[in-house]
Amino acid sequence: MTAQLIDGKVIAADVRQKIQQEVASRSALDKRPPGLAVILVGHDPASQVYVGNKRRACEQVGFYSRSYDLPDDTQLDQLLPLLDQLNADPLIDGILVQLPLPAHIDTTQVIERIRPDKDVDGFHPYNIGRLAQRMPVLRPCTPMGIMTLIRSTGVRPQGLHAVVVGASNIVGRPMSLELLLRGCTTTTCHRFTEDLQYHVSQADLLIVAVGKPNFIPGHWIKPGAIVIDVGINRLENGKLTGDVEFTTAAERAGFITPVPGGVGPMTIASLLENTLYACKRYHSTEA
Ligand SMILES: Nc1nc(=O)c2c([nH]1)NC[C@@H]1CN(c3ccc(C(=O)N[C@@H](CCC(=O)O)C(=O)O)cc3)C=[N+]21
Ligand SMILES: [Mg+2]
Repeated sequence: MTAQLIDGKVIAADVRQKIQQEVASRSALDKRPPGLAVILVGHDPASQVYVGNKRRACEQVGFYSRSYDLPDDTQLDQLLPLLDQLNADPLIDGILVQLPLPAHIDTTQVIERIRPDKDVDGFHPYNIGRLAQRMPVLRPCTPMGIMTLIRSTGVRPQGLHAVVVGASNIVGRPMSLELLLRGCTTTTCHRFTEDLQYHVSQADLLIVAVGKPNFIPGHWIKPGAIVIDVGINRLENGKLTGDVEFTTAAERAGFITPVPGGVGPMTIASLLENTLYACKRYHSTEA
């Protein structure tokens, strides 16, 4: 392996420690802790793991957190009043509804019911629009965490050719907007892209968020590239693997993120950053 490993666990722990200190300083001034409400509908095992990690991270930094575990058959007309109640709750700065929701619930209506200033996932059209217009407020956590990982390499993104594989609302699209904001020449690839190998081989900075194990062969990587693997795929043997063929990619890349221990922990650290930010920005006048 010639690539330098980007250690998301270490960088995320560093972010969490700074947040923990800030919460403690606030507490010394009698300011209440940032508050996060986490809503999980149904019992998808992966979602349960992620939500558990988020709740634990909140506890560790001293946030106030409230958990709602709702049954699979929860209806939209039960979810919306809960959101209204949390929107109005002065102890709650951030509201997170874990995705994906069960198919019978209209995700758009749920996301758009959350007050934009409590939308710590950054999924509300207001927050996406602000990012698209170069005035970010609350930013989607996975792309935001990835920008922190890129900064940790010391490589300046300005002018780099960034290639994002995947165009989802949660990762690919906001990722491309973040990179554009930092001055990358940005290419977004998706299921209709022709000659994916050509585009990938042009990337100084490659972000892959597809959700297919070993989707990108290592020999496609441009020598020296920064490779960010967003995929978290559970194999039959129970192990986790990314979307990039790690061993061969690491022989060519300059920097690469592992799975697990790369983007995942940073996503959670960014959620905490957003919650603290929402607390300071919108609720700074109250005790
Ligand atoms: N409203 C919403 N907001 C999200 O931010 C959101 C979501 N829905 N739905 C699903 C994705 C995925 N996501 C992850 C969070 C933590 C890890 C994480 O902790 N990963 C560990 C391993 C976890 C494991 O063992 O499975 C790691 O990569 O090292 C991964 C993925 C947040 N998401
Ligand atoms: Mg994510």
